[in-house]
Formats: sequence, structure tokens, C-alpha cells
Amino acid sequence: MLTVRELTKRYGDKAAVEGLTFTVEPGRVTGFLGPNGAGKSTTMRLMLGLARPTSGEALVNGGEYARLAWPTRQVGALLSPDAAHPGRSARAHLTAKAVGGGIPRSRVEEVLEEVGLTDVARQRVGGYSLGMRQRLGVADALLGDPGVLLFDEPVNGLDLDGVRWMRDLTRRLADEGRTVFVSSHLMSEMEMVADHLVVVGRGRLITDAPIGDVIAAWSRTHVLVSSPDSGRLRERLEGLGPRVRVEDVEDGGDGRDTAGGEGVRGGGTDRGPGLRVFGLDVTEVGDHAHAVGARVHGLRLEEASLEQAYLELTGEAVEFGSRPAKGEAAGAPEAPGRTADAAGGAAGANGPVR
Ligand SMILES: Nc1ncnc2c1ncn2[C@@H]1O[C@H](COP(=O)(O)OP(=O)(O)OP(=O)(O)O)[C@@H](O)[C@H]1O
Repeated sequence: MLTVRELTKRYGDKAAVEGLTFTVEPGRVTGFLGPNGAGKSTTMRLMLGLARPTSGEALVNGGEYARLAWPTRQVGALLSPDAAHPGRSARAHLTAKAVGGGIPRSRVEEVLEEVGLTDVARQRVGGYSLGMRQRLGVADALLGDPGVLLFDEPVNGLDLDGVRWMRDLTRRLADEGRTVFVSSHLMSEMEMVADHLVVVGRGRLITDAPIGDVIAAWSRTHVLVSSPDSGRLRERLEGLGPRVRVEDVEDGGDGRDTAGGEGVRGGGTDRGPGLRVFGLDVTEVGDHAHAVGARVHGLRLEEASLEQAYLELTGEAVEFGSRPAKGEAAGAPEAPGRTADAAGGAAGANGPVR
């Protein structure tokens, strides 16, 4: 298990991480999401004792990393694909680490096999592709057969097969009961692998909740309806109570709404005024239209994705100061789980962690 309590890390007057509190539980994949500079790598480095917190704590299995008796057997991490010396072979790198960590040498061959590097294990790491170096980083993390794993952007540089392999491996590690903490900016990837999400923006916690709750609470799944009698339909739907919300589709006049999607009828010129209806399914909207005699020229479900949920969650954290404060955004739903105001805090380019 990983525990972060009131964790703050400042560089000068800039907070890379500010007041973060969350736990990463065993037996599930926890995705760690946030835009560039949100503080993900810094948090992982603090967990691994590679940087010291300004205040608060980051614990591995209830203790500080520096105090773990056999750290490589308790926690494994992939932070960078360039952790191994380029002049060494993968086998030499892993063997040196095994010897230093009190890990049997036989384990080296096991992890090489696991990550698919056995055939190139004698080659110098300097000649490896980025994907091969990522695989070596994973082998390094798995070497001590630890119960806690941290992967920082593990699919960077992997081809499609590699991405699938990483996804399966991550799943299996969690199913074995390990604590698996994976950072990524790839929402589509997280959607396929994470059970739980910790989302950060500008060093602060935005949400900490099961992935389904994040999607349900933040996504904008809705029914898109096109009707020349939309006024009548809107009146009917608005009378259904707070559960149902209706928005106009802002048509730029070219058959495309402002969200960039196609118009309700796919861009034809004969489409009627459009409505977005939240809180009802397609059949219900159709039935209500029929009940008030509103003609329907188009009707379809617009499914929300995690990508949309993520953009909703981190929008403020990305666009510094250009959006209204949290809660002021029209129709912004409450985030699930524990939340914190993402405004303020640090932002800017990455730098080496001290
Ligand atoms: N050693 C350092 N000195 C000064 N600022 C730093 C240092 N390390 C990190 N920062 C700053 O802290 C903030 C968080 O950086 P961090 O690398 O943790 O974010 P991240 O979420 O991992 O981003 P990315 O996805 O781009 O890697 C950034 O604004 C970064 O510039």
C-alpha cells in the first residue's frame, strides 16, 4: 500500500506538490492522472525517497522508503527508461542490482523472459530502442518480486504490441494482489486498465475515486435530438425536474456544432434546432417528443469517454487563469470522491528533481 498525507514539495516558492492526501490500495490498478507539470513524477519520487518532502509524508507499506529493510523486495519502480548505464548489457545491469539487493541471480533470467528481452540480454543498453529500455525498466522494477509497483508513463515508446503487453502485465500484477500505481497522460489507456483514479492538477488533488464514478460524475453522456419543434420539446423536458438538463446545440451554421462533432443528422442542411438532453435515454426523449407532438429529425446517444471526463476534471488546471473558478463553470458537476480546489499552485516546465 502507498500512503500520502498532506504531502507538499516546494522548489523555492513554487509548489510542485501541495497538500496531497490519498492512499493506493493493493489488488487494483490505480491510475495517476494529470496534465504536464501536475506533480505526478514528483509525488512518485517522494514515495521512493528520491526527494524529501517539504512537509507531510509519503509512505510505502506504512513506512518511509529510506527505512525499509529490503526496499527492492518491497517496492519496484519504473521512473525513467534511462535508469541503466548505456555501456552495460541488460543482464549485467539486472545482475548487479540483484546482487546488491540480496535477490537470487535466477530471478534475472525470469524477469528478462517476462519482459521479452532474453534474446538481446547480452547487448549493450545504449543500442536499445526506447521501447526496449522501457521493458528493461519494467524488468528492473519486477526483479525483487515486490508487492508495490510504481510505473511512471510505462507505455511511452512502446509499440501497439508493447502497449497491450504492458496492459496485461499491469492487470495481472494487480490481480495477484499487488499495489499498482501507474501514471499516464493517455486517458484511453487508463480507461482500459485502471480500476481507480487519482487525478492531480497543479500539484493538488482533483479527485480520488473509482474510475466508473469519475466517468459517471464528470462525463457528459447525453442524447442529441434535432427537432423543428424543439421549443415545445424543451418546455416538456424542462418540466421533468432537476434530474434532466437541456442545452441548445450551438450550430455554427455549417452543420457542425461547436464541440466539433457532426450535426444531429450528420451535417445536412435540413436539420432542425438541436438540443442536448442530459439525464434521459434515447427512448425517453423520443417518447416525450411524441407526447407533445414534436417532430424528430435526428436522435442519437453521445457517449462520454474518460477523455471527456479528464478534460472536464483538469480543464482549470491546464488553462491557467483562463476559466472561471471551480463551481462557477456553468453546469459543472461535482467531482466524485475526495476533491480539492485545483486552482493556484505551481505550473511550468519540468526540471530535474532535487
Ligand atoms: N527540481 C525541480 N526544481 C524546480 N521545479 C521542479 C523540479 N522538479 C519538478 N519541478 C516542477 O514541479 C512541477 C511538477 O513537476 P512534475 O515533473 O512532478 O510533474 P508531472 O505531473 O510529472 O509532469 P509530466 O507529465 O510533464 O512529467 C512542475 O512545475 C515542475 O516544473
